[in-house]
Amino acid sequence: MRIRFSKMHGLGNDFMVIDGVTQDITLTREQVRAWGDRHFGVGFDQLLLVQPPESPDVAFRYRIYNADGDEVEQCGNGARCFAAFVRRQGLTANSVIPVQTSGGRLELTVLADGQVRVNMGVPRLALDEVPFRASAPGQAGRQTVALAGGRTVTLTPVSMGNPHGVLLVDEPPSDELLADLGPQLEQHEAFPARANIGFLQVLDASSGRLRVYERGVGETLACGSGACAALVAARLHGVMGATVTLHLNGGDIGLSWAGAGEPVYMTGPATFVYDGEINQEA
Ligand SMILES: N[C@@H](CCC[C@H](N)C(=O)O)C(=O)O
Repeated sequence: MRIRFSKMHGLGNDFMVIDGVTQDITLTREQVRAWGDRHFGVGFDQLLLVQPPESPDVAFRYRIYNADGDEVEQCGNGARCFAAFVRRQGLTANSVIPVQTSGGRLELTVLADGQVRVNMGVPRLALDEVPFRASAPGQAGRQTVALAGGRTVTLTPVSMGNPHGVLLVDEPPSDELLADLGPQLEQHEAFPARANIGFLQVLDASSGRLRVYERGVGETLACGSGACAALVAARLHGVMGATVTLHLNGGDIGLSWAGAGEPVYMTGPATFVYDGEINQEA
């Protein structure tokens, strides 16, 4: 069987997007890994599978798979691409699209300029909701994690539906820093479900530079949920205002968060690259 898909990206975070509304799709972990391979497959950070809704309060369900084949709860850049995809496919003409992910319900608004604004939901900070296992009592938003060789780092655990650990750094996050701390923290026992690890340099109250080492992928050019988690962490530390622009290696993303109990809003582009077809067995 041939499967139709689109290749898309949100600020360089790239996706294989499959219409599972008009096609009958069953995916295996091996299938996702094979298609995700950048040499032998299509190559992507995440695969997005669009499905019919399971409840009447949403228009679609969309599932997210990391390149390592694991299904995950949330993907901010993917949410924007999902919205652009369902409109391009003619699956909806609406510009406000409620959708269910395993991380919760999202609401997406396609703006006049084609950018997509996403209500990413209310961040969860309770450690058991991230989930994060503290080895020592920490202050709100600041947890110490012990690394090999007796080193420690301080980070902020945040759930945006998926788990994040955010480190505030003084210098532009370097390749060496990402290579050293990214893999260690992504797999650290403090994060029993593993985590996406963000490195945020605050430039001023309304801007910062962010790099994210993603769970199940490695560093990506942009991470939407990671950008939301970074704003939440920065605000908990009192170093950023409510509305910010974060500079990612793939481009800039706009974010706002009014504070505890409020949802985070993210605005950015969704870019179509090409349509393709692939054998189910490939
Ligand atoms: N790139 C994404 C996040 C994708 C999922 C993440 N790697 C996880 O495992 O939680 C985004 O834009 O949010």
